[in-house]
Amino acid sequence: MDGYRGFYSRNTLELNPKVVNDIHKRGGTMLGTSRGGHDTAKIVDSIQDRGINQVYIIGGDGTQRGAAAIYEEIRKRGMKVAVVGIPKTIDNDIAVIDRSFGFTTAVEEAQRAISAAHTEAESTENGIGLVKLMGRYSGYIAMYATLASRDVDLCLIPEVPFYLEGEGGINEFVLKRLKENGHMVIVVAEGAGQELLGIEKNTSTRDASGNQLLHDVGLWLSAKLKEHFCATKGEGLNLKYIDPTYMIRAIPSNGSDNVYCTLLAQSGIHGAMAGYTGYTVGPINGRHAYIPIWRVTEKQNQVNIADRMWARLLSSTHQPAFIKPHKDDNEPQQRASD
Ligand SMILES: Nc1ncnc2c1ncn2[C@@H]1O[C@H](COP(=O)(O)OP(=O)(O)O)[C@@H](O)[C@H]1O
Ligand SMILES: O=P(O)(O)OC[C@H]1O[C@](O)(COP(=O)(O)O)[C@@H](O)[C@@H]1O
Repeated sequence: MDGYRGFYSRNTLELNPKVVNDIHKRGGTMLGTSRGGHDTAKIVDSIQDRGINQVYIIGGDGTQRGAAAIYEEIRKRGMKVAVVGIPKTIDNDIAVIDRSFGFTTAVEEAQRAISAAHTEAESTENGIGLVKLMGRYSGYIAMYATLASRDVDLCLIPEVPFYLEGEGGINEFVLKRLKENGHMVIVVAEGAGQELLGIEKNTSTRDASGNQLLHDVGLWLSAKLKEHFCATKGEGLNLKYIDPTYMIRAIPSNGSDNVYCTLLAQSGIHGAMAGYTGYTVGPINGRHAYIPIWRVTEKQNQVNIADRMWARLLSSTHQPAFIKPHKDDNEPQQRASD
């Protein structure tokens, strides 16, 4: 129970069909969760002491890295224990697999927040609905929720650096969109633009798992837009900021994720019973596969902005690409012979 520290604090819960009968109808986790607390030696000691021979580890990319460390230690000690990773995170940032469990549920629920933002925005003059969605390093939820809703005018994700001022910046775009439509909807992933908020990679404070602690980009952006609008137009913006992040993560999974979860569970167990170990289960191009854990931890899944999905998003929102014009772009090109 309660993540990795549960192994050695011996916080256990017996699971049987009666106990798990309707857990798919509940949000959150009946097993509890925690950040940090990974002590490989203590975890493997506990597995050894208790004679456990199959370990199923459920979580995101950090959890999978922890599973890889446990697998290595078990291998070193020559123990006959199967270690299996189950990919669960709403962020969809686990590499190699098609998607992680929880992602489609999050995208679906995010629609409700975006719809609310749209309703609020179109009800007032110069109305902006700003929605923050989860995604520390990956903007998948923001990108898919934007594409699904089609109410969004601007989507900001960690993979795309952006800027506020000047040609092609956010301020210019917002003023233009408000002039054209009278209202707009902005979606921002929590990890977007952190460098503008003073978060420096590798120097900022971290949580117990080693993840960077982020500043609230939604609050920051709200303040910046209001400031700019007031300075330029001399009037206020009707900006409504919605932060549904924990409400989205806490809801029960949708039907598609429920079926997916069953497949992950069955596939995970079949592999262990067949004698495999050190793998994460998940679909690759629709086929359920056993993937060496190290393959899913060697990099993180991020939105590829050269891919067609991001191009689709740009054509749906018409937002700027945030490519700053070069200072000397207007100067005549020097000829090769000069
Ligand atoms: N490189 C690593 N080695 C061992 N354990 C790790 C590693 N990275 C993360 N963990 C552990 O995995 C757990 C979950 O990681 P975290 O980043 O909080 O969440 P997520 O699994 O959603 O990415 C934490 O207990 C953390 O200490
Ligand atoms: O505030 P907490 O509990 O640390 O969670 C916030 C983090 O959870 C995440 O959504 C990841 O959650 P999951 O991996 O559980 O889906 C990150 O995007 C976000 O930064």
